[in-house]
Amino acid sequence: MMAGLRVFAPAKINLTLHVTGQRADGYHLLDSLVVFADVGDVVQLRPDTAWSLLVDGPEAGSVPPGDENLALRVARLFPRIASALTLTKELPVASGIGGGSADAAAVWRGLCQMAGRDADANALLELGADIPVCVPSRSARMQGIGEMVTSVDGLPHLDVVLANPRVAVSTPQIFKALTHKDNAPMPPVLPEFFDAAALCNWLAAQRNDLQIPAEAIAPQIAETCQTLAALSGCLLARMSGSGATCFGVFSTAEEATEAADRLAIVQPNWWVRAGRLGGMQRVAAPQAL
Ligand SMILES: C[C@@](CO)(OP(=O)(O)O)[C@H](O)COP(=O)(O)OP(=O)(O)OC[C@H]1O[C@@H](n2ccc(N)nc2=O)[C@H](O)[C@@H]1O
Ligand SMILES: Nc1ncnc2c1ncn2[C@@H]1O[C@H](COP(=O)(O)OP(=O)(O)O)[C@@H](O)[C@H]1O
Repeated sequence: MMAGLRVFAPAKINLTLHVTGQRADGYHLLDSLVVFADVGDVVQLRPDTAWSLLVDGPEAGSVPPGDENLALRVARLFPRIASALTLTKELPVASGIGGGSADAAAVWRGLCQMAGRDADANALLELGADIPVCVPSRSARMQGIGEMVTSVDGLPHLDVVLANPRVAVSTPQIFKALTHKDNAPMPPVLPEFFDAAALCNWLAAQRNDLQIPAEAIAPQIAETCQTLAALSGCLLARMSGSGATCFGVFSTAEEATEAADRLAIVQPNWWVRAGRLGGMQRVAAPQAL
């Protein structure tokens, strides 16, 4: 019998998040350039006679431990493969970087591998609009309410600092606070980018439409972005998803690491990580335990 699988659940970062409309059911139409980080949670699945979930790691305290946990909800879609799940939580909860969706997608990748089937994400949209893009965990353009996922190849990787001022933000509350729902999408065809600086130049003319409403509800977000932008070498700072996590892009991994170290000293209560966005395809694949 196999010992089980270890699956990395990378943080999801919305480099752009254009809200282009609203459906009759209230869900918003999005046009978002999404990338994945080498920072994330880890899920371990071990075959067992019944489903169970143990949560550990530095961010375990705020994670729902029972059936409302997205990892367990996805696991229950496979009634014939019971597993003991261990979720090592590194990502702050309710922070705009898809923690719950990333965990759910990681469990799905693992169980699909155990069952010998393709990790097709269509069944998961109703559990979370962000889950389909997290299943492949590859750079993608996400449209519709999250169900249209188109791979984006050839993006330069980005060395970043991720910073969360430790304010949990409610996604529905931020969408509700957005006053203009019909904002412009990204261009139909995305340009090609020679390097990180070229990508940042282009990103600077794009938007996260949820950032202004999120900053009105949680002013710490504006402070976080301003603090990142003021760090030496920062090319661009923006909020991810519905917040409150923000990312700052740097030219090199060394600059990002130095900036993260400086930020962690001046803001010891913030969650701060240096990392790399893009190029996560192999890391997100399940590994045998
Ligand atoms: C905003 C985004 C951008 O990637 O990221 P996060 O901030 O959650 O990381 C996502 O669209 C969030 O996806 P997810 O967190 O899975 O959302 P869901 O659980 O499906 O929906 C939570 C609530 O958000 C609102 N919602 C979500 C997605 C969407 N396209 N339109 C919406 O209006 C709805 O009010 C919904 O009831
Ligand atoms: N595995 C999980 N990890 C984190 N949050 C989860 C998980 N499962 C369910 N949740 C719930 O999902 C909500 C949104 O959390 P999360 O997915 O981290 O944020 P976001 O949607 O902002 O990226 C939380 O308030 C939490 O109650």
